[in-house]
This record gives sequence, structure tokens and C-alpha cells, in this order.
Amino acid sequence: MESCTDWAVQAVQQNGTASEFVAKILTSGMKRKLLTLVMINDGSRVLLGYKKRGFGAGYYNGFGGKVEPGETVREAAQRELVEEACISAQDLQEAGVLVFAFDDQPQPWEVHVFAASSYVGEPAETDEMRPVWFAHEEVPFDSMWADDPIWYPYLLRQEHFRGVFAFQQTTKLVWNTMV
Ligand SMILES: COc1nc(N)nc2c1ncn2[C@H]1C[C@H](O)[C@@H](COP(=O)(O)OP(=O)(O)OP(=O)(O)O)O1
Repeated sequence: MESCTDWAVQAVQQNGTASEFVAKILTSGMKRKLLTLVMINDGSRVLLGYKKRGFGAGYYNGFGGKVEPGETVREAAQRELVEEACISAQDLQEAGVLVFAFDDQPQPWEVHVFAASSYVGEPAETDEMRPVWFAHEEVPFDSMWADDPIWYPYLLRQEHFRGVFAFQQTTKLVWNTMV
């Protein structure tokens, strides 16, 4: 099976505008850090969490985190959703994959995005996240990661997506491509 790094590397090679550090990070063959992101979408609204601490603090995002040793990506997605929003998804679907190259991180990040429309439990605030519903047309992109406006349209159209994004100094988006 083609690995995510393969398609991300091809995307970078086919696009001559990729900055040098993106090419260097993605073609170096280094191991990727695996993470998850779960988007709850009821058809007209998305449930986002206001991140209270850690990476991405101050931004709204879906719910997710690192895949732990011994876990599948799907298991990690379910676990993080319970830990961060106190709900369990009933119809978790693979929605897309995002590869991030940060100039200040030692390895590229591969984030597996899942979507769900139904869940068990009531969204509740946790140490890490404060859940808030937003209408599709009112998603607060000004308070979100800079890559989000690029792939949310795919998510909301329920079209599978793959994207490669390069960030400088953690938050400045300097290059991207959707594959
Ligand atoms: C760079 O752009 C990003 N955009 C979006 N939308 N989401 C991102 C981006 N970079 C990372 N993420 C997501 C991926 C994960 O869902 C979280 C980060 O996870 P975190 O570092 O909080 O992982 P945990 O395992 O929960 O960490 P701790 O247990 O150490 O708090 O952000």
C-alpha cells in the first residue's frame, strides 16, 4: 500500500514552488508523527473545541491528539474524542489526511481526519477543550489553524481529501497543496 509520505513527497516534487525545507523534511525518509482529528458534523453545524492548553492553545479545532503505541489510528481517534469532549462517535468515517512540515519540529506530522454525525453522550468541557457548535457558514477561521479554510470545504462536501502544508515558526502557513 502506498504510504502517506509517498503521496506527500510526490506532491512536493510535482510542485516546483515548494520551499527547500518542505522538500528536505518530507523526502528525508524520517518517521512521521501520527495524530488524529475528529470532526463532528450534524449536517448544518460542526462541533469544535476551544483548545485551552498545549499545542494550538487559543485556537478552535476538532478533537484529537497523538496515536499511542499499540493503538490503531481509529482507536486513538475515539479515545481522544472521549478524553477531550466526553462523547463517543457512532459513525466515525475516514475523511482525509493532512501532512504538516514544521520548520521547528523534528519530524513531519501526519494527521488522520475523521468525521462523524452521531455520538453518544453530551459534549462537555474538559481540561483541554471547551466544545462549541458553529453553523457551517460561521466557522471561526480567524481563530483557527491557517490550513483549516483550505480543507474544510472538502470536509463539508464529504469529499475525501489529502493535503500537504508547510509552516514556519509553528503558525505561519508558507506553502500548501491539496492532492
Ligand atoms: C498545523 O495545522 C493544524 N491544523 C489543524 N486543524 N489541526 C492541527 C494542526 N496541527 C496539529 N493539529 C491537531 C492534531 C491533533 O488533533 C492536535 C494536536 O494534538 P496534541 O498535541 O494536543 O496531542 P495530545 O496527544 O492530546 O497531547 P497531550 O496529551 O500532550 O496534551 O492538533
